[in-house]
Amino acid sequence: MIKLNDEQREAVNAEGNIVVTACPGSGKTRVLTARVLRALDERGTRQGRVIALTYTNRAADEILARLDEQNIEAEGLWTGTIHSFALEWILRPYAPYCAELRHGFTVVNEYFARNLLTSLKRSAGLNWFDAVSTARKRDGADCNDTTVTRDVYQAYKAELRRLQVIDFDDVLYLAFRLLQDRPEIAATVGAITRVICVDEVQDIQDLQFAILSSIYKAARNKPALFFVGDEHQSIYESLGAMSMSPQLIAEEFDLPGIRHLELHGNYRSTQRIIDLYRQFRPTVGIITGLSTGAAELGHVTFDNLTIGKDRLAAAIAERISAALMAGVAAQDICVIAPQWDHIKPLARQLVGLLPEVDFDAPGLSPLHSSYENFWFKIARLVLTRPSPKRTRTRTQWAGEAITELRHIVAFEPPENIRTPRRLLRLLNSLSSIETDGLMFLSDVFAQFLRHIALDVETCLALKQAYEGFFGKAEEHFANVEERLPRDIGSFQRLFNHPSGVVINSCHGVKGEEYDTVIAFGLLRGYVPHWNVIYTKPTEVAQDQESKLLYVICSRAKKRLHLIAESGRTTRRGVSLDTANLLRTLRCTFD
Ligand SMILES: Nc1ncnc2c1ncn2[C@@H]1O[C@H](COP(=O)(O)OP(=O)(O)OP(=O)(O)O)[C@@H](O)[C@H]1O
Repeated sequence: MIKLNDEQREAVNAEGNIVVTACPGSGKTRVLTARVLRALDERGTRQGRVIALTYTNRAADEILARLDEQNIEAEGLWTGTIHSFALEWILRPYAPYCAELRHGFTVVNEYFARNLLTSLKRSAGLNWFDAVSTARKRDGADCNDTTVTRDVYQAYKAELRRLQVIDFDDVLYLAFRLLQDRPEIAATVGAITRVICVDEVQDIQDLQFAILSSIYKAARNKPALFFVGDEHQSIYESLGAMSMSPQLIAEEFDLPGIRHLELHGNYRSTQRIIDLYRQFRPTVGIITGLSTGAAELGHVTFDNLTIGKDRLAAAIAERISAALMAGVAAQDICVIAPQWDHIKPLARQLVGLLPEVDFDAPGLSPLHSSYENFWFKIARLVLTRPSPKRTRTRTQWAGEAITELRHIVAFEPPENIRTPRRLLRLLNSLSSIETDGLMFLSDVFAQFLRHIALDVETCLALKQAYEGFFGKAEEHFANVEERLPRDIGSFQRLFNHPSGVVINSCHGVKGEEYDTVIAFGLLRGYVPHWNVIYTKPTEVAQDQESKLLYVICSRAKKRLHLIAESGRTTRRGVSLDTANLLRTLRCTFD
């Protein structure tokens, strides 16, 4: 059983369509997980799947882990990001109805797409901070408002078409179009859906809402809607998120209204940290710390232009070491970068400075950039050991791999892997004496193919995925200046949840919590990004800044280290200054 307070219990037990809004750490994700459990408990009374949509794959894994902890059978639950949902429930099964997908398709990985866009921007004479949106509107039009950004967008899409790949924005648009063009698809998906839960609803983009509402409207037996979110944490607005009020959500789903409930208090942070971040969003009002450690002082520091950018990694390493010395577990420490581009360089430096510490950063894993690749799905099953705690997670992963085989590769799984349980049994039995991680995987994949009597040479989609998987991993090792371990033990650690000190962007750790948070790059131009400062009205830029700082600081339970390093400059050599709101922050720092 998940422990709930009265407000939380009311939200979980409420009937009908519900929107729950509340401040950080008030238990929104806990309530969503409990609502999923309730729906799974009620599965006898109504057929259909429970869908729990999260913003990141990490958050989806977290829900599965929480169910594993509770020893709850996740049969009947599907959880993942809305992109994975659109892929798995709409694009893969119904690709033959879509001209762009009919002949097979591959989803491009995020790194490749970002790099491609950056190089096209450069060729068009744009700065790295100029925003080019790759998103599409409901009618298929792009979201750029100048000729030059639109040209870059078109060149980017043309290159994707040439490579016969689609990006995540195409995934949403094509899924939405399929639902529009073929209402029977929306009705079929709606008919097998019993409850739709959405975490972080404030960051849902317009097309994502459109997909969900199309399914809802087409369903004869309406699924129950359960949304949780916090408008003060809507940090994706500049990327197209809607931050919809309950009223607007009701309109989108054609409902006369939707019941709105609120939660109060914070179970995560010390009162000292809460009082610090509340200053960024004064309209939030008082937030009372409810955790047992709320009265502790913890540790709160702010290095305002006192650390030079060249000493930044060393200073962060010192703070990580201090937290580890104080007994904090590595996975309970998080370094937050202001933007995605800052993660990789810092992660590499930290790996060099603290060789005995494990790190968990997007750019560090040689495998994670292939998240949607079939072989990634097999690799994570091979690299995680069967244990009762992970059964549900691994069963869902196995199900995804089978779906992928069936729909993308158009290969009907043979008897020995027809169900997730059988696939797991087969993969659990495979091993290799290879000690190099990639050689190990290649050996195990070969055994797997033999067991299912499939020749990869005869199946183009599978072959491309295979080459992409190993090609990207090798490329990753070749690009990294510091030597990253490639032994099989290090590969296995990548999938052991939780593993090491997390390094990610503010967007990547949304919804998460850590004992210790070390946030750097808190400078005007990074928080918010230059493109917001230059292209949006001042009040919008200020609002973005306050939300980013609010989200960053509210991840911390006890220790919060804020760093505005000196020595960062614009391309023209102008020094970056501390983010505006940090300059007026009232707090006694250690
Ligand atoms: N009733 C409760 N009793 C004890 N702990 C709780 C309770 N409710 C929530 N918590 C704990 O408080 C922490 C924050 O909860 P949760 O992550 O669900 O908050 P949230 O509202 O989703 O936060 P955010 O908006 O930052 O994503 C978690 O560690 C959770 O387990």
